[in-house]
Amino acid sequence: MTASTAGTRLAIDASDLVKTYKGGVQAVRGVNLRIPAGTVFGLLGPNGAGKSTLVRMLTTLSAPTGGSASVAGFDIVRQQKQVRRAIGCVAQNSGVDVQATGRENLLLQGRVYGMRGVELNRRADELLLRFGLAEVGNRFVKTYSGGMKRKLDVALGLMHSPQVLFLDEPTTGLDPEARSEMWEQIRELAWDQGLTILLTTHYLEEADQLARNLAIVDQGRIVVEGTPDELKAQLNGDAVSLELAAGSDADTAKSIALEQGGVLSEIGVDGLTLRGRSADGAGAVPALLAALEAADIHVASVTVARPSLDDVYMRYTGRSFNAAEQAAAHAAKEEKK
Ligand SMILES: Nc1ncnc2c1ncn2[C@@H]1O[C@H](COP(=O)(O)OP(=O)(O)OP(=O)(O)O)[C@@H](O)[C@H]1O
Repeated sequence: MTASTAGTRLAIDASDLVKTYKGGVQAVRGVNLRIPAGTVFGLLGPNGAGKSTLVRMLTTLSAPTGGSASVAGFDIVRQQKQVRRAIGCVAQNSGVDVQATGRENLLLQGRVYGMRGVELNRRADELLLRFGLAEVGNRFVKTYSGGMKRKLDVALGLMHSPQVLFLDEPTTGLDPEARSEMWEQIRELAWDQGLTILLTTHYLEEADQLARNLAIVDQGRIVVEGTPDELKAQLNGDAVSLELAAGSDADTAKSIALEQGGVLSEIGVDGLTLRGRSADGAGAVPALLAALEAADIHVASVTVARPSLDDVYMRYTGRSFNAAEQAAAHAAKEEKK
């Protein structure tokens, strides 16, 4: 049984989780997480933010120094065995044996979890098929492409049919095609199979594409949590930009935009460009275009840019994601000196 709050089954339920390492590093400083079963949850943060430490606690590899959590309804301290049975973990560093075939890797993994006979073979075949590896299942893994190896990694994590899958940076190092294939697989696992996935990533786009909910972690704390759209909507909306046809009167265009009654906010003119923000840029444009056309003002081109998760990150942490990554890389270098 998984825990439940107000009718929602929670696959992960953490309260005030803390980890202070010996030597005093406060890697996780009071994290609360409520992750409904059957959803993909993205944990997003630069290197050193505390994501791995949080995941290590939830997967029973590291004991919390404060707070409590349950995974699939089991307490991560008192019921470690049950938690381990209920979860699958796909680490960044592949655990596959490249000198064995894909199928052999899966069979070995299944045996570790006590699977045998028909059930074991059926599950291995099912996963090879699901991940498009059926044809290469009997080939040595050393002949696989990066994308194929990564799929096998995920299949290994799923062999014993866990309820919750921890996926660490699933597409690092993959080319764009392999990355989008992997995204498709992850979506299907949650939607068709009801699997709960905790995805750790420092790719903003990955979290945006896959996660129903995501939390931005910075310096051991969750600084904001919500759906990607909610988080982006908290900014001032889409950026709308209209390039007026040569000879147009941009100031008149601005007055017309203002008369539209709040469809656009923060309206400004720069040469022949009329700019503004809108909660629903794509919805705002047609009415605005019609009003401009009616006043004989023609528009050469329109762009609507959605706020990105990078904008969200910036708002909540005061620095861009890239700047945070660079700062973390610098700090790690200094530590090594
Ligand atoms: N075993 C340890 N002992 C002491 N400090 C540690 C240990 N493991 C991690 N830390 C520190 O805890 C902080 C959080 O590290 P953590 O690995 O959890 O971050 P992260 O967000 O997962 O980063 P990455 O993406 O690089 O894994 C960092 O300052 C790190 O140096």
